[in-house]
Amino acid sequence: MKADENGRTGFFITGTGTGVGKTLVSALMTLAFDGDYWKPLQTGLAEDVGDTADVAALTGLPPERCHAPLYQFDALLSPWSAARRTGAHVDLTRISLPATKRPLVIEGAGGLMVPLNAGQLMIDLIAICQLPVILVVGTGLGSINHALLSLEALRRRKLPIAGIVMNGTPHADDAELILHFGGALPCAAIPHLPDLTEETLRTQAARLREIFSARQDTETTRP
Ligand SMILES: Nc1ncnc2c1ncn2[C@@H]1O[C@H](COP(=O)(O)OP(=O)(O)OP(=O)(O)O)[C@@H](O)[C@H]1O
Ligand SMILES: C[C@H](N)[C@H](N)CCCCCC(=O)O
Ligand SMILES: [Mg+2]
Repeated sequence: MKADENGRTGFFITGTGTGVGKTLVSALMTLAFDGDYWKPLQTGLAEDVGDTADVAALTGLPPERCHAPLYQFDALLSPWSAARRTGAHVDLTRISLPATKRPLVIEGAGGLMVPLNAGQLMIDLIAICQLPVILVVGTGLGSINHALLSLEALRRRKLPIAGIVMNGTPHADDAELILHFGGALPCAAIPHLPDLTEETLRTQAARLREIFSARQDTETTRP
């Protein structure tokens, strides 16, 4: 895996929206690359234990490898909406990636254009983190448009794209069409997994490792 100038490796897991499987894919990528996990911004804790606890449960990793969020909010809303209800401000100058020698798998919240404060979006956090991006595409009618818009936004900012994960029951020839217009990126498909057993997770993690370690250098521009 290619390291940045600080020797850091890993991935930023984003998606075509909320609920598309970023947490599942993050858990699989953490297992695949024997990494650490970090969700810097967590909202919705009034309704749910949060993604860090979910990843810890899915991977069986100890708490020191599932780093605590920098900001956590109860409201099931975008970080900006949730923060301002409590009088808090998400300050991206405070972002410093957890220290680890392992690959770091960072999970966003929602999709790329989710507001974090009055002037910044999730994609600005991705630019700060400087890790290659995996776009999780929730399968189903409508996903082509969301995927292509997301890839265009990443490329416009010259952010490195490691590839795509089509997550869920395949829908028509969507993956082919996304790669046709979105560029020849590494692409994995995770089927709907009715039982998230350890064996199933290990099998899927091994497939992701194969696909996303194949190409070390990621692309930054539209083909
Ligand atoms: N391939 C799959 N097979 C079975 N269940 C899945 C699959 N992918 C996701 N799920 C389930 O769908 C739900 C939403 O997925 P997940 O929490 O990973 O989405 P997310 O993109 O991380 O959402 P958020 O924006 O809240 O972080 C979870 O209950 C998860 O276990
Ligand atoms: C809490 C929730 N599960 C997500 N992490 C936050 C999703 C914010 C989405 C905002 C939007 O795009 O409308
Ligand atoms: Mg999640």
